[in-house]
Amino acid sequence: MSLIVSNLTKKYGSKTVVDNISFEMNEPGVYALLGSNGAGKTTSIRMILGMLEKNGGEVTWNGQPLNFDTCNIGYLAEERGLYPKYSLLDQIRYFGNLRGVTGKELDKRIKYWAKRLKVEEYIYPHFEGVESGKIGSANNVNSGKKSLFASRRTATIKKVKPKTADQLSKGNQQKIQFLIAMLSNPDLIVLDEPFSGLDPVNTDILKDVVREQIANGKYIIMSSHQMEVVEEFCTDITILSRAKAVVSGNLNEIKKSYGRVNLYIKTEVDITDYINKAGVELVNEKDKEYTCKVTGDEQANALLRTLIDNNITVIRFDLSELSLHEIFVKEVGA
Ligand SMILES: Nc1ncnc2c1ncn2[C@@H]1O[C@H](COP(=O)(O)OP(=O)(O)OP(=O)(O)O)[C@@H](O)[C@H]1O
Repeated sequence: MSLIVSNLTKKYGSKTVVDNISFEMNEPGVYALLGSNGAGKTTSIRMILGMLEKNGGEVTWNGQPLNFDTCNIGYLAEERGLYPKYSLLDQIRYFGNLRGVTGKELDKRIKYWAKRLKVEEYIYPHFEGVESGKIGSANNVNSGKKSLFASRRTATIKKVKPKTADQLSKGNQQKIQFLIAMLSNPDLIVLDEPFSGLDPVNTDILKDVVREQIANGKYIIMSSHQMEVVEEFCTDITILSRAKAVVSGNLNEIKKSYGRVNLYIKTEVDITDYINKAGVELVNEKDKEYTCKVTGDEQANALLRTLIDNNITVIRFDLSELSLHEIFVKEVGA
């Protein structure tokens, strides 16, 4: 399977909001669309899915124009799109039907995803134990003695109705919309800001699902502002800045192109003088933990050699590439 996006362009009046964006995916994985607010991510996604008219460019899936007929797509929109006052289960079923999943199979998939995403309690009626007050000094009717269990609390079982969308938090609405996106078992999963508004526990749940979908051979396009999260599983990226792609390609290759310039050193003695003499930029020092910027491998190796020659025990010496966050700030900030 392959997805090819070529020369995607969108204008509103005289303003170009997406300017000639191209990328392709030839194997399963995550393609990340990154960029500052208003850079053009959502507009690009909508054009890719054929939901918004383009001013130029084309998008193909296995050589065919990409749309909901030519590809089994799961789409999580950035904005909330549930009907606020309707039963969640009814609308989940409705959206499932629209994607061609019906009957028992649909109910089975809803159950599976509700459990996986931990949203069962909002979708299905269920029973909850409600603790009530003390039994107090109730007498044991048969013996006339006070109950041995007089100090125990009682639990009443209460039936809880499922929720409507407007009774859910933003994060839980997001999870319901994600559930809907997954009902058709899509080949191409498009997630616009999937992690925004999710707490760390739910972020981990979603991350697990994304990893599993990659392992299942799915193609995922994802926009996000959370660089650390995206970095964990994306293979390729495009960074948009003011409608244009400022960085595009394989993340590892991109990182390599910036060189290994982040150096972290941990020692037992003060090595500030050695760092300064080596011409290395000291960014931060805390309890003999040094965060530095080097020009590359050579400068880092020279510093390490000097430390060893001077019998300094180096507990940690970690030379690494720029993080995605740093690349983003460097390119978009500029
Ligand atoms: N219907 C519209 N009419 C005019 N301009 C629009 C319209 N929709 C979007 N834009 C403009 O297009 C640009 C790109 O918007 P878009 O929503 O794609 O950005 P984004 O990268 O997704 O931003 P964010 O990260 O804030 O969600 C913005 O300048 C926005 O104001």
